[in-house]
Amino acid sequence: MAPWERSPALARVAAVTVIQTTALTKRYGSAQVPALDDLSIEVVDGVTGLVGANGAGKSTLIKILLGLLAPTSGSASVLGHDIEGSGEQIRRAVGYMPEHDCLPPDMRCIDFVVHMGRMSGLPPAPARERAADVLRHVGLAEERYRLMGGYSTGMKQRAKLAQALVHDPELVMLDEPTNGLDPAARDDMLALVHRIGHDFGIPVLVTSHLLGELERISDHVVVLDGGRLLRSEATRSFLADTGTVLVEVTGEGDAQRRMGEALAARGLSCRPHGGLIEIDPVTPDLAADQGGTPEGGPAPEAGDRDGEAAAAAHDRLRDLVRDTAADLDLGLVRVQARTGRLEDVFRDEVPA
Ligand SMILES: Nc1ncnc2c1ncn2[C@@H]1O[C@H](COP(=O)(O)OP(=O)(O)OP(=O)(O)O)[C@@H](O)[C@H]1O
Repeated sequence: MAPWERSPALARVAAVTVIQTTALTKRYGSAQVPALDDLSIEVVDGVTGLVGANGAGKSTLIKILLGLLAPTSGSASVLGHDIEGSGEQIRRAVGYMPEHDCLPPDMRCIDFVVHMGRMSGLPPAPARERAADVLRHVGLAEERYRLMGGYSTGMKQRAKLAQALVHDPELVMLDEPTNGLDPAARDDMLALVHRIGHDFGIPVLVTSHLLGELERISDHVVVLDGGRLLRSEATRSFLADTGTVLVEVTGEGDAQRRMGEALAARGLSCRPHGGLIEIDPVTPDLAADQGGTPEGGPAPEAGDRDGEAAAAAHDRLRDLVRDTAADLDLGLVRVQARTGRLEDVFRDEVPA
């Protein structure tokens, strides 16, 4: 059984459900490999990152959810509406930012956003008011009267975001909003997405093939691989402290290998991790060598004992690392706790 097949078929979080899919499958034409394969997910309010490599099925999922594409099998609902037969209702309630450039180059941005507001059912005056508001929110107030053909990629992405927000949607779906942006513009866009989900309180489904950027702004993450669900859970559980420690040393010869061998000889379990050494938490035997309650101190409460034991084990590990480096005459560049990252999901779970 492939590792991802052990993942729960349906991830559940106690919150307001905005999207639900059950065994959703999409085959384009007579393709043998489905673009979406038996996908069952639940998306709740807040910011949800939909991540996966190019071709993982992210855009296909969004188009099916918007009723723009029919699934081969399975079902889904968006804001309580079944995708079958409710496409129009869904599109009216959802703001959609497509991945590709869809902006008419010879149109002024303000006119385009007003037009999109009108298309979503807003009367003329409220459409103009809302367009001015959202363009200010996305940082295009100054440039709103310019033709979009002359816009930079960052400005085009903002204009696409503005048209997704103009009709005050109940949910927004943003397909690769950071595509083509330089690091500064990418940070600005991510901050905007975070604001939409948290300050404006609009649930967001945002896709990216860059795993690292979504861990900064998402409350939940759904990871797709080849159209299948790899993981679906709260972002903080991806980022939890792994309990392991990363160490970097410097010195003569093959410093990393010598350090690793010496740590292993002291009973520690460790392995190379890039240019660093990853060390597992110390065993209870090694930690106990450190000693018990400080003299004269009060006996700890039962609840505190676990925390104290963990702190003592951590201190013991750091002491062992420091002593080992000193014995080998190596410089200790860093000793740091290692936290899990979204990248590890792929490294650990997708077979090579
Ligand atoms: N119209 C189509 N006809 C045939 N195959 C398609 C079509 N659209 C997408 N596919 C295929 O379906 C799979 C999923 O594509 P999809 O665009 O949904 O992935 P994605 O995760 O959004 O990737 P990207 O970020 O590159 O757009 C890919 O193998 C793609 O080649």
